[in-house]
Amino acid sequence: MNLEKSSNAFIEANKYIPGGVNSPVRAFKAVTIDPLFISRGKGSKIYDIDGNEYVDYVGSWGPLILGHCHPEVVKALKDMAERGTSFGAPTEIETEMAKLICDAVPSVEMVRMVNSGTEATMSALRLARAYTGREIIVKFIGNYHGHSDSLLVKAGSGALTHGIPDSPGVPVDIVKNTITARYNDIADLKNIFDTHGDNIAAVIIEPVAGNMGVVPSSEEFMEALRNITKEYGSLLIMDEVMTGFRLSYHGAQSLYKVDPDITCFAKIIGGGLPVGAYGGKRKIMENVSPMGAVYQAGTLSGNPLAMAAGVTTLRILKEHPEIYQSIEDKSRRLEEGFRDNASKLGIDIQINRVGSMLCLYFTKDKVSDFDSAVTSDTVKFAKYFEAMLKEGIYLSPSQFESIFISNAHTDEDIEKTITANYNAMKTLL
Ligand SMILES: Cc1ncc(COP(=O)(O)O)c(C=O)c1O
Ligand SMILES: NCC(=O)CCC(=O)O
Repeated sequence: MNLEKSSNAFIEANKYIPGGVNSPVRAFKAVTIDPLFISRGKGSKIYDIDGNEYVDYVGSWGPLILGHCHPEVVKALKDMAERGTSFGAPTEIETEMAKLICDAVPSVEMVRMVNSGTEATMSALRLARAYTGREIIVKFIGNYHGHSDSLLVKAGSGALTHGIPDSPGVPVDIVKNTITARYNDIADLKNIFDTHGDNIAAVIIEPVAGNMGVVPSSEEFMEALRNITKEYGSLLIMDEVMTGFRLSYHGAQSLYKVDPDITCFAKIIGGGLPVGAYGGKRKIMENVSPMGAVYQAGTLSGNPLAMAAGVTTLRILKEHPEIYQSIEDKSRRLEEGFRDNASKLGIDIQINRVGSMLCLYFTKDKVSDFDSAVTSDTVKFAKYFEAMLKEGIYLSPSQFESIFISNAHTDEDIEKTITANYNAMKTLL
């Protein structure tokens, strides 16, 4: 595999961009090779600037549930670009987007568009604090909600991969109001509420955590969380940035049958363009400016291009509910194939999978929280990642990320991936 052009491009990028990338996880720091520079994508495939083809399981870290360059998404973007790219004034397509989200997710009665998942969760916290008149936020260890100050505490994703759980530059005065709790641990949650309950504005959770690999919350845990937040008058913020419109058209909250106060979205609702959103109960959302006093704004929020890609993606998902069964089937086939391979080769692995989110850990321990996730052998993962790449399979370049199956993955891609997985795991023996 020739990666010369990518390596040179990385050297050049490093001269002008910190670490050569515009988001740390792209730098491949947890694996042994330089990042690939991508020139284009189509369907389930991406192509690097050296001309190599890969089956892509990153999908831009989740948004591309329909694959790269879906013809209807591309057409919607072209049509909108002809009319203008940004007005800083209301457009009808923003209402269409808001209606699609509110119709799909019953707990969301009003929604505000922003530009990223980070903005969505950051704004949701401000709203929760204003609404309750309280300051403390509870987050779970290993959950990642973007890089805002209050939430960059014991976070997953790149913050975990790069070994920087708490970033310098985050004021102590701000994070003193963030309490971290153990995921899937009801007793820990109860203890925290016993001590701080009356001052807790909100608990924020990834219902299926996708930033320490893939770790679903248990149904009992989710139920306990909803009950205790209600009991103490704290809000429940569901971070569905990754799970929203992926695990179901109605969100992970529909699978858990839980009714959160605020939900955060991003990724899929932007169809591959920069978007985020936060929404929830009308009585809460009415506090957002200019209706209420909680200030939050954005020059490019509700951007027409982003709305065009997002609305088209959501419409396709709504009109074709069979997509969810199809990605579930492909994902299950991958899981079964990987398990068969590991047992044939006698390698200890754990696979956590919910719908089209999947993670293979190199550990014999069941993975149900942060502590068990980090038992995985990351040196093995790095070797596995490189071997898969040589087989033409592009995975998330870290043990602590999900892979994403899209509707563009073909049966042939899945079979190729299972064979590649066998060959790659064999190199670990
Ligand atoms: C669950 C979750 N919340 C929030 C974010 C932050 O979103 P963004 O990267 O768009 O700021 C991410 C991913 O980045 C995420 O996976
Ligand atoms: N799980 C990680 C992400 O979803 C975010 C990607 C990024 O930070 O670039």
